[in-house]
Amino acid sequence: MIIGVTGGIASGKSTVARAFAALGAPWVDADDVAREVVEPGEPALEEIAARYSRARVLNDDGTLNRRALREIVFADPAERRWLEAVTHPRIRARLTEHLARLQATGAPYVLLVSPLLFESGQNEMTDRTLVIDVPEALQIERTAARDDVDDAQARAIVAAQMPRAERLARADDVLDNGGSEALMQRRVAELDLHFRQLATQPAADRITHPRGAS
Ligand SMILES: CC(C)(COP(=O)(O)OP(=O)(O)OC[C@H]1O[C@@H](n2cnc3c(N)ncnc32)[C@H](O)[C@@H]1O)[C@@H](O)C(=O)NCCC(=O)NCCS
Ligand SMILES: Nc1ncnc2c1ncn2[C@@H]1O[C@H](COP(=O)(O)OP(=O)(O)OP(=O)(O)O)[C@@H](O)[C@H]1O
Repeated sequence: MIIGVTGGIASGKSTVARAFAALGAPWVDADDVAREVVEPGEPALEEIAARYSRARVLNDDGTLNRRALREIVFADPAERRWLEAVTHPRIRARLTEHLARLQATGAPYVLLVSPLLFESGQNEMTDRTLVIDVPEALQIERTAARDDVDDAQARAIVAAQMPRAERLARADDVLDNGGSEALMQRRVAELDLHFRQLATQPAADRITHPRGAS
């Protein structure tokens, strides 16, 4: 059983995934895979360098200047869509490979953690979805505290993602991460039992949103 875990920037997906991993659930993070597809030598990096010029978006050692590209794509939705068209098909193909490897471990369920699970259609690869929910103000506060981004850029990133209400409407399960980490861990333990129980049932009974449905 594949559980898609999503939520906006700094909602706590990685923190929640680590809590599931401590209980035995393996996971793959789409943000990590997004980094793999733009490593030096990858065709996506060549396409990015050709569009914006090497001097503008590559570091001296040939790696992607992530900050420069972030500033370009969150200032202009057309550029963001271009970058997504270049990267998302490649991210998806690699996620499929990673998930197959995780499932081969025999774990009762595995996690696909992705900020753009619904936006990019990656939910089609999952059996159920879990949304990590926090108020927008807290997302912006946690983004600014963690990353080297200012308040305006944090807001631009939130605006480029699915609105909170829409994401919640599409969730099979929700984890409210507006409280302490201890509360989050308690909720993860409950969900772990729920997923383990669902994994013992016939596939048709445990899938709320069948693969392929939007
Ligand atoms: C623009 C890039 C270079 C910025 O890199 P940076 O190191 O600053 O951020 P990082 O990759 O760690 O992403 C941080 C967060 O930004 C948000 N984010 C990233 N890409 C997008 C996007 N296309 N749309 C909306 N939000 C996004 C996510 O919440 C993500 O967790 C990078 O995010 C990127 O290559 N994005 C395109 C690929 C993509 O869509 N990745 C998301 C996972 S599928
Ligand atoms: N319940 C919580 N209480 C306090 N801080 C938290 C809680 N959950 C997460 N955080 C903190 O919020 C920040 C964002 O969490 P995390 O990195 O897990 O989010 P994310 O959704 O994976 O982010 P992104 O997708 O943007 O990389 C981190 O600094 C983390 O330590």
